[in-house]
Amino acid sequence: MALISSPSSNGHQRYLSFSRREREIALISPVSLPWSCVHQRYLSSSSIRIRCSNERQALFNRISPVYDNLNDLLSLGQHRIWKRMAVSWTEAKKGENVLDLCCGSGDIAFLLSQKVGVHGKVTGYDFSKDQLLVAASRQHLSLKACYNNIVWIEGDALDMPFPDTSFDAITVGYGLRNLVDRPKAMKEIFRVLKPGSKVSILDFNKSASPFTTSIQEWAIDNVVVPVASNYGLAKEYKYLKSSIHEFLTGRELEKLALETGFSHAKHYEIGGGLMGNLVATR
Ligand SMILES: C/C(=C\Cc1cc(O)c2ccccc2c1O)CCC[C@H](C)CCC[C@H](C)CCCC(C)C
Ligand SMILES: C[S@@+](CC[C@H](N)C(=O)[O-])C[C@H]1O[C@@H](n2cnc3c(N)ncnc32)[C@H](O)[C@@H]1O
Repeated sequence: MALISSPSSNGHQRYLSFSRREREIALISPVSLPWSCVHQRYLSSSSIRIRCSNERQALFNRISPVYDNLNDLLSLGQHRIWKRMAVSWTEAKKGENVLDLCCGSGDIAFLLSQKVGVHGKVTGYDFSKDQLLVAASRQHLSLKACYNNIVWIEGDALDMPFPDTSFDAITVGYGLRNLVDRPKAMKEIFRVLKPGSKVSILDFNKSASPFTTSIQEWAIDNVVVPVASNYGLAKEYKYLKSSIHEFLTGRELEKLALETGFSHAKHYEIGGGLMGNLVATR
């Protein structure tokens, strides 16, 4: 198993892929990618909110040591059910070639690995090296033979190093909301997805219900952030609330998918409306 940086320059994208049999963590010397940095600083009542991919990259590097444990604790393990639902909606099959975009520590990539089996291939793709190192070490420590079908590649979701129509299915778990240019991300997803195949995009739900929104915000303010502050990560988890506020509703996500060129798009509210999953077919 290998961790690979994807040097990319416009028009001449290439990436290296190691043999899937390798189990050691191989870190190719990274080429600094030209991260787009949409730098808008503005003061809110409680914090400075910064929208910049470089700073989001740093945020996910910082939280990587505790990310998995806090997800389990703060969702009482429910996030694992939501991720299984997201993978199920891809309709990925044995032997297929699938992408977990914004894979982080690999939760969904590992689920996809079991779905496509030893003859399939899973690409876990993320721009956080520290998240990918957690994913690769989890793979290394696991005894599941199918996990040999996963390769981890470092790169920007807005400029992926994969040829057109590469993948039979794509998952994006809690990634789209964190991307600074969502239309561009959807165009990239459309480009690398095979015709007739599905992308399954799991994230927090920007609910139309004031009641659901108040529950979501209360939980973040009064449980999530205080727990995160014990790890010195209050600012990082405070970002959750503003990012959900600035996200798209289910209807808006369906509209974005159809405008991108997807033939069908449907957003499902799950977790009592706290979470949502968009399923779009190319
Ligand atoms: C897996 C989950 C969130 C992943 C995640 C996504 C982000 O964009 C982040 C940004 C910054 C820091 C952390 C994250 C991040 O962890 C969802 C579950 C974990 C949540 C942290 C907890 C959410 C609590 C719900 C609002 C209420 C749950 C009620 C009930 C226990 C199900
Ligand atoms: C909340 S984590 C989700 C991780 C995993 N999918 C899960 O469900 O737990 C969001 C991930 O998106 C990645 N990410 C954010 N912006 C990105 C970008 N422009 N390109 C690649 N990865 C990005 C972050 O590094 C982080 O690992």
